[in-house]
Amino acid sequence: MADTSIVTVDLSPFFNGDESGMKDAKEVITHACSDYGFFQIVNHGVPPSLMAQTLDLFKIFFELPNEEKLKASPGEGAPFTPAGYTRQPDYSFNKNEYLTMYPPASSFNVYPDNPPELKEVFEETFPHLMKTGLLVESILNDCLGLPPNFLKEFNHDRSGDFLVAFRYFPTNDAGCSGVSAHEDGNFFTFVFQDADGLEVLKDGVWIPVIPIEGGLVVNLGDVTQVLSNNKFKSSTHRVIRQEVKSRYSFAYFQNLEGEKWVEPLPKFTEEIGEAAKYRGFFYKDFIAMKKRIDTHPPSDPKDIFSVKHYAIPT
Ligand SMILES: O=C(O)CCC(=O)C(=O)O
Ligand SMILES: [Fe+2]
Repeated sequence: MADTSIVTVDLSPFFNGDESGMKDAKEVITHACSDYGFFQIVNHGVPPSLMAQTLDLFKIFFELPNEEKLKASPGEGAPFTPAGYTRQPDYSFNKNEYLTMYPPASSFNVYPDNPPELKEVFEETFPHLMKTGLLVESILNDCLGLPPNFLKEFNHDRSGDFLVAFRYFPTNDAGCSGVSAHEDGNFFTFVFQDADGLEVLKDGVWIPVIPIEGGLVVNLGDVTQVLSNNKFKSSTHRVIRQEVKSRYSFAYFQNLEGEKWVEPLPKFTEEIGEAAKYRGFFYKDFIAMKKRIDTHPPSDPKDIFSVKHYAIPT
């Protein structure tokens, strides 16, 4: 049987200037992005001990009594998604709670008072994730054959990036959803996980994304898929809850500025004689539709808003 597991790529060549190592890594990443839209990275620049410490502090926070967690309820003013602590409403099919934090300087961040080290450790971790995000962005830029720094210039505003810490509640029904099948709407996402549960859909089969020591999962979002006119995939994925114990993870979302217009780039359409597979849209409008799930959850996961809304039938 073909090996369908998600590949792991060592990014150390990008730190030590090993040209042939960089070339090999880009080749593997190009295949992973075309086939799965998912890969894992190690030696990526974010210290593994810091990631583990950050996750441990989120665990401590989520285990606090509800009234304590609710003190970090969202305030006003954040773009895309409110900053602070939110628990999914009981009627949601997604059984999780989460804490959202924008870059450390953001005025609308709402930090829990407990555990007291959480803010400081988050402030140390976030810039590492952002830096590795810029590295992955530049690698994707090269893998797509775009002019140097194209994505960096296109997506120059880092103020809307955020980190979300998740707790998925335990279940006795192994099939129960933590996050139902969805695609991420952003540029790309890093996930730090220390337990099974994340799965990616490939040719109708759910493939587990197994946690690896010190690794980060990279999954491409809809913006990358649309810009590349489907050359790179934004794969459907989900989180299955664990029996008996909670699952914890955190994810860094590299987003796009809301006013940006997103449409397939000429390099993947007119320049190669291919029709655009999507109509263009403003990023903020797309995200607003996707976020309606939080305030107006559809009764059936099949009704979740997706980028297919903008697809041009062939
Ligand atoms: O928690 C995870 O492992 C993934 C979460 C996820 O897919 C998301 O928030 O978009
Ligand atoms: Fe996701």
